[in-house]
Amino acid sequence: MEIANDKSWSALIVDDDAGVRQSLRLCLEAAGGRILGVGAGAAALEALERSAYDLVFLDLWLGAESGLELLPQILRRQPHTAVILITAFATFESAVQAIKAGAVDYIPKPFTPDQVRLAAERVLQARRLEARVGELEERLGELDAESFFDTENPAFRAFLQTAGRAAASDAVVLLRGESGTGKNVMARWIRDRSARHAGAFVGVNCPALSTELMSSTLFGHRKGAFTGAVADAVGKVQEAEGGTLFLDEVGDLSLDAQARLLRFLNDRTYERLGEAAERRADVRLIAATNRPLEEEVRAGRFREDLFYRLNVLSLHLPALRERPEDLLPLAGHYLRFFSSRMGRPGLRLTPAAEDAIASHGWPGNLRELRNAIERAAILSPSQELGPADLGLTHAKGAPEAAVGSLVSLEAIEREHIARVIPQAPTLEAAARILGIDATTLQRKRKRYGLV
Ligand SMILES: Nc1ncnc2c1ncn2[C@@H]1O[C@H](COP(=O)(O)OP(=O)(O)OP(=O)(O)O)[C@@H](O)[C@H]1O
Repeated sequence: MEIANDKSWSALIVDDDAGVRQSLRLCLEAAGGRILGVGAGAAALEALERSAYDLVFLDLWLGAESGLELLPQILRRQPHTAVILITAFATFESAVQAIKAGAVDYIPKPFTPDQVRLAAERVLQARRLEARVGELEERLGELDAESFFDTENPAFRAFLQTAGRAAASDAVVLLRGESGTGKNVMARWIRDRSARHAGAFVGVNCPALSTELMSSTLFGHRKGAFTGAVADAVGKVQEAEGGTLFLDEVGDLSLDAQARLLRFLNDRTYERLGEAAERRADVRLIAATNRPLEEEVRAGRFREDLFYRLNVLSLHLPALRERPEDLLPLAGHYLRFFSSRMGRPGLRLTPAAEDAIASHGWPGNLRELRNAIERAAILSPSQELGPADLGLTHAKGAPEAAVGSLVSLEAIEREHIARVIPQAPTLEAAARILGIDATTLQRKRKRYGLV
């Protein structure tokens, strides 16, 4: 059992029967807990004053005392402890009363070791999940802390103003802009400023879905709708009910998914694959693309009617090279962010690094700048980050990265990938030549700003 290896939890046993205390202690110690047993209410409260317990096993009848009366006093001292009642008179009423009074569970007397361990494990498992959720929330907060919207650039300022107005409406928004300009970040920004800010935000990365599974991923399916549909499945549209659905790289949707999306945008109805029943969903759509959708329409890969439906509120994120006045403030922001995250206060850019940042073209946009600063903050042994730490020594007019020259392996990899791609007929073929799979190539292209 999992808790058998977890030495980091503790339980207090409150029972007037020494035999019961002993057998509970044996079960719980075998499961890895640190255990204290007491025989009366006063001793229990004293123990709780002294140290914190994850669990309290509390007898419902402690001789003349009532466990139910003791329960609120326990919770007042340690609101986060989980109380499990032990009762010889396990009636439905006493169980209801116990749960109402704040116990999380109860076990009957006589109990088996498994009943005790299972009750403890349930609580500890829930605790671990709570802790994990807390951690994730903290990381989400960090993501917010990473974002930076201060700008001195007129184009980006105008963009933010329009995005703010778009956020307040419930209309479909199409975010356009080169890879790495922040379309994902802006989709959340819009959601956070919309009436749906407390609702779900469901993101779908369209290129990551296989063509066959695209419609079912978005709209769900019934068991047996196709080979491999072994159970009913809810689609992303339903997951986003009451909230926002974000379709990243909407140009990659299959034609079937495009037809279904168009109908959904027109009347908010859809069907799951393999099901006749019409469903309705209350979902706001934000879509993004870094490709010229007009060309996809001309090539017959993207429906014209869907394009017009999506293009009503189309917002174009400027490339980083079009925001020269924001380069150094952004670099400073990332530097502060990563210095604090890595516990390296006082990291600075040298004047040469600032010049290199200002003169580099940043084809990978914010992603490239962010990654350059993160890498430098991790790797530089010095507090002063120079152009080489940022990988910018060979940026402008300098000799290209060549095998054997004094550059990082990454610089060589970037250069190699950049040269192989135009020579291969397709990206898949380029991936084969490079000996990596297509998804890895996609990731590396993004990372190196080669998209
Ligand atoms: N406003 C911002 N402030 C700070 N960092 C940002 C901001 N916007 C984006 N970034 C950073 O830039 C990187 C790319 O952002 P994002 O994924 O939103 O770009 P994108 O345009 O959606 O890219 P792609 O088209 O490749 O999916 C991320 O690491 C993100 O943290």
